[in-house]
Amino acid sequence: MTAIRTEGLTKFYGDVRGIEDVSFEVREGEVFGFLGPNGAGKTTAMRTLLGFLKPTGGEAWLLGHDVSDPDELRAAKARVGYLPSDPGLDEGVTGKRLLRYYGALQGDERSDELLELFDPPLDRKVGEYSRGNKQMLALVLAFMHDPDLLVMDEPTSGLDPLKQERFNEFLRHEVASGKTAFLSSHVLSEVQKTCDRVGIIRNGHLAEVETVDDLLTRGGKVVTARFDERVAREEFDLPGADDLRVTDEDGTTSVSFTFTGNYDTLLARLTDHTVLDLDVRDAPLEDVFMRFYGEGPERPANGRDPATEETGDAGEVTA
Ligand SMILES: Nc1ncnc2c1ncn2[C@@H]1O[C@H](COP(=O)(O)OP(=O)(O)OP(=O)(O)O)[C@@H](O)[C@H]1O
Repeated sequence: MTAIRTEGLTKFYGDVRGIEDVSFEVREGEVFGFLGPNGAGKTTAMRTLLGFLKPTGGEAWLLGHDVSDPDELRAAKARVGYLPSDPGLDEGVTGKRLLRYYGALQGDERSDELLELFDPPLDRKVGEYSRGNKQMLALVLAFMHDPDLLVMDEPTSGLDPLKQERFNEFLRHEVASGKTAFLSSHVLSEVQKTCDRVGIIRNGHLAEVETVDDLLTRGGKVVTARFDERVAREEFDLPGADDLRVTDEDGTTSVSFTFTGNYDTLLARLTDHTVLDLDVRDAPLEDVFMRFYGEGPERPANGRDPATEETGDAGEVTA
C-alpha cells in the first residue's frame, strides 16, 4: 500500500500559486524527501495533504484514506505524526505541561523513549526555550503517540550537529521498525544521508521524483587530477565535462571538472599522461541540485537543455 498519494493536487492562495498539479506517491516503509528552494511549495503541499488547507483542485490519500472526507481524514490522522516548520507551541506553559496535554489528546506510547534522544528542559516555560530546545520538544510531541507515518517540515532546523545526528538515528530506527517518513529539507547533505527518494519541487510544480542514488548518478563525478607536465585545456574539454578548471604550476597541470560522459574516453585521456594525483567522487547533491534545478530557465525532468535536445525522450516538462 502507498502511505501517501496525490493526484493533481493544487492549492492557490487567491491568485498566488502554492502548488499546482502535484502528483506523487510515498511508499510504505520509505523515507521520502521534498527538496526545493524557499517558496517552492513544500509546506503548502504538506498542509494540503494533511487537510489543514483546502485544495483548489486534485485529490490526496493518506494511508489509503481520502483526505477530502472528514471521517477518513480523522482515521488517517490518528496514525500520522506531523512536525510543522513552525510548531507554534504555547510559550506560557512548561514543556512538562504540554507533554501531558498532548498525551491526553493523542496518546502517549513513547515519550520516555523520545525524551532520551531529544531532551528539552521540561520544567521550564516554553517561552524561555532556545530554538533547538523548542524543536526537540516539538519532535517529542509530534511522535509520542507512535504514528505509522511521520510528516516533517524541516525537521532538523535549529538542531545542533549532535542533535541532528540523534534525529538521523531516530529516523533510521523508525524506518527499521516499518514506519514511513515524508520530510522536507534544505539540508541536501542530510537528505542524501537519510532519504531513499526525493521529489524536487520548484515554483509549485513537482519537477522530478527519483532515488537519491539515481540523482547522484545523474549528477556524475567530480574529477580532480594533477599531471607531471603541462596539459592543454582542450584535452579535457570532453563531452560530459562541465565546470572545467585548469591550473598550471611549476611545470605541472591540475584539472578539475564534473563528469557525466563516457568513462573509457576519460580514462584514455588520463592515461595519455603521467598522473601525479587523482580524485574521483560523487558530485555533492548541492551541485546536482543547482545544476539541474537552480536559477535560470526551467529545465525538463532529465536536466538537459531543451534547445539542444533532439530525441523525444526528454520526459514531461512539468515546471
Ligand atoms: N498564507 C499564504 N497566503 C498567500 N500566499 C502564500 C501563503 N502561504 C504560502 N504562500 C505562497 O505559496 C508559495 C509556496 O509557499 P510555501 O510556504 O509552501 O513554500 P516552501 O517551499 O515551504 O518555502 P520555505 O522553504 O521557504 O518554507 C509561495 O509563493 C508563498 O509566498
